[in-house]
Amino acid sequence: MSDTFDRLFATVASRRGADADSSYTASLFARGRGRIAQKLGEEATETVIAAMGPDARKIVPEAADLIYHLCVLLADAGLTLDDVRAELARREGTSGHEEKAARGPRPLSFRAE
Ligand SMILES: N=c1c2ncn([C@@H]3O[C@H](COP(=O)(O)OP(=O)(O)OP(=O)(O)O)[C@@H](O)[C@H]3O)c2ncn1[C@@H]1O[C@H](COP(=O)(O)O)[C@@H](O)[C@H]1O
Repeated sequence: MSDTFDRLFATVASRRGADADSSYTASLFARGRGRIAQKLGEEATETVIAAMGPDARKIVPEAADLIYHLCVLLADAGLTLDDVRAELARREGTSGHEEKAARGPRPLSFRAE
């Protein structure tokens, strides 16, 4: 049995080329990658705002919006959740500190601080 994420992704991917009037997902695909990416950014910002508030439960619906829009972006780019799974599996067991150290020094212009 597939989980909620797989079912969501399958539904999203199936909306490519569907009628934009009857499907919000299809209307996003029709508006193109830039608009999809912009929506993802908006949902990320709303998640951050919820994270800074006093009620942690308010993060949940924002996280759901974020994941839905991320699925739309992946599907629009011809990618799948399996691509993300494979990347996460590749990273499994590697500490973020180790990975960062293995990258070596980066040019000054890429540094955040
Ligand atoms: N999980 C979601 C989901 N999460 C959020 N949204 C929609 O995302 C939109 C984001 O809301 P906003 O207020 O930010 O944007 P808006 O002003 O409504 O729209 P914009 O004009 O800004 O794009 C809302 O219309 C939400 O309903 C979703 N729409 C669809 N799904 C899933 O996708 C499936 C297919 O949906 P349709 O493609 O609409 O049939 C559904 O059955 C759900 O499982």
